[in-house]
Amino acid sequence: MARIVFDLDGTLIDSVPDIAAAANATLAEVGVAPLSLAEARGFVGEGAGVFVERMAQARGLSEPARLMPRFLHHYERAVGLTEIYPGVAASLDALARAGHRLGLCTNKPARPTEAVLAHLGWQERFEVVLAGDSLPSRKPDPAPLRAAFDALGDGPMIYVGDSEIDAEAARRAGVPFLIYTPGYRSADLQDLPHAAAFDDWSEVLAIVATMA
Ligand SMILES: O=C(O)COP(=O)(O)O
Ligand SMILES: [Mg+2]
Repeated sequence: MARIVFDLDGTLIDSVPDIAAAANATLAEVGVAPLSLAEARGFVGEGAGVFVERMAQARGLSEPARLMPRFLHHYERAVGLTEIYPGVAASLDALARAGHRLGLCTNKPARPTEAVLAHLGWQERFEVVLAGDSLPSRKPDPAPLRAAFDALGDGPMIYVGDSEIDAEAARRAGVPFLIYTPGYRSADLQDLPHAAAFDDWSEVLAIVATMA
């Protein structure tokens, strides 16, 4: 049986509408025009600090750090627009039933991560949850990924993610990478090292069986 660690945003859930709403509530407070969904999507991937820096730069705002507390305030309440990608819930159930051990490693900060997991009823879904601020470093540093796998015991490792950050973290951790292609990637698929790619969650159980 394998140890399978999942990325969150753009892999299991389409959370950009909530992240954009949190960003736009923050921008409204300083009287600045909102982000489009496409802009917000392009800023996700390296955690909340980088998101806010990119947002501030796009709107000509100095001192992005000043915006962080307000962004986090909105972000940890922003769950209502998030949708689980089709087939994810059934796939996670099937993987767990097959005896695989499931973990989560996201660059999303811990409080919004906990909020969205609670909203989705996924508090017990993963044996380990490491968020973007759980450890001193975040993806693409391999440390959080390694820590997530360590918490799952022994067995073959598979990391499932959607972006260049995930591909790089998996490469640096030496873990086979399975990429969900409809996620928030901005690089071309062929430029990202991956063991396998999929666009339909109902395929994952069978792909894992070929890898583990
Ligand atoms: O919140 C982010 O920037 C990215 O989150 P993810 O690592 O779950 O894709
Ligand atoms: Mg992601």
